[in-house]
Amino acid sequence: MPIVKNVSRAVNQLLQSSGCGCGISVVPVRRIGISPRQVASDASFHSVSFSRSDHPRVLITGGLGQLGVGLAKLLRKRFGKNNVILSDIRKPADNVFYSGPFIYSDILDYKNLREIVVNNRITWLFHYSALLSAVGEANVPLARAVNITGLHNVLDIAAEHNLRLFVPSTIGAFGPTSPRDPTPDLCIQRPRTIYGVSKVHAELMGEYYHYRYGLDFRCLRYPGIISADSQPGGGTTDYAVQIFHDAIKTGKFQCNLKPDTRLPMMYIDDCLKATLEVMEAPAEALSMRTYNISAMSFSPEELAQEVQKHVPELQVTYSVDAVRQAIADSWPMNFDDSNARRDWGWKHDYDLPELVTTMFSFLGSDSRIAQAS
Ligand SMILES: NC(=O)C1=CN([C@@H]2O[C@H](COP(=O)(O)OP(=O)(O)OC[C@H]3O[C@@H](n4cnc5c(N)ncnc54)[C@H](O)[C@@H]3O)[C@@H](O)[C@H]2O)C=CC1
Ligand SMILES: CC(=O)[C@H](N)C(=O)O
Repeated sequence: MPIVKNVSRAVNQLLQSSGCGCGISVVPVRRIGISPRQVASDASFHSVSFSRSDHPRVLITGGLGQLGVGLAKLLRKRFGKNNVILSDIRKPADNVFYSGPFIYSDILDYKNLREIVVNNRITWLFHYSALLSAVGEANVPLARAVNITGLHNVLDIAAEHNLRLFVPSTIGAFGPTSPRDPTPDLCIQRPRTIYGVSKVHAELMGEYYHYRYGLDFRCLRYPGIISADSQPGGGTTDYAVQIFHDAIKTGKFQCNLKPDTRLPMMYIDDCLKATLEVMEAPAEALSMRTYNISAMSFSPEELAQEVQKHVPELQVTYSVDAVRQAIADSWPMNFDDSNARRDWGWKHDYDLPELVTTMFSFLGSDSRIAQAS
């Protein structure tokens, strides 16, 4: 737990950072010098050698999921292959292992994570490890551990080592009492999943560490992300990826959400572009530390219609999964991302037709389309 050495100074800083205008003198938060946690390091670790440059040295946790490999690819192009380390508790596929540095890291192992950060002189951390909404409901204790305890480890290490920290949040951080169409950045957040609760916790803890310890915390609330070359990890929006695979493989798709369930969605390239942009944005441009980002919003029937333009014989049936449907019914239908657009120039590239065309060109649907015509 953080050790507060000087309570009155801390209170002054908090009051000042909340803009109370009380006329209290300010001590720069970054100079407090409080380490949120102190743990002696005793394990040996062979560090990955980095090229010497001004580039950030990056660690991605949970990097073998749907988003991490693509993020590593983008960051390696920008900062150099050896400046970006992917980590996870899973075994990487050959192509991932040989594409750049990979390290085993369980975010629940605080000392190991800290050693990786220290030995590799990490300066930016992208914290992707998580259990998503549907798998989280199926294993609440594990979701609580990974999404909340793991986040605490990451926050403390990031604050202690002065890292720039990116933690993704989600449309799932809102709940049935939030305005759903559209959902603004700042509104009531009472999610009803452990995933959502843990993400609201992450947003609040990250912002608290920012104001209290000067942690350079940056957070985007992602919509459901759609990708061709990586599989989703057990979320409510997974249907919007599966439909493409099933359309090509079998020409039949059984959707686990009702046809009119509208949710915000985004193509992975837009998601990763936004992530890099917000990390590179000058701190002065950020009027907030947690932003909604948005690209499109559609329902299963609207997606199916667009997919059928490419695979006309696709048959879609509906077999509703009660857990996923209840989750989706509590989430935003449209996301208001005007603050991201104003503050750091966020702009998406992919709407629904471009998304569908791009997915099929990646997945090589030509044979199916040819068969159909
Ligand atoms: N994919 C999506 O549609 C969205 C994703 N996000 C967020 O983006 C981040 C990345 O998402 P995805 O790649 O889709 O997730 P994913 O579920 O595909 O991957 C998560 C990764 O975390 C790893 N992991 C689990 N326990 C771990 C532990 N103890 N230590 C280290 N790693 C562990 C898993 O092995 C997995 O590779 C997550 O934080 C997620 O909440 C937010 C909104 C939408
Ligand atoms: C929107 C998300 O956070 C994720 N894809 C999920 O459905 O759980």
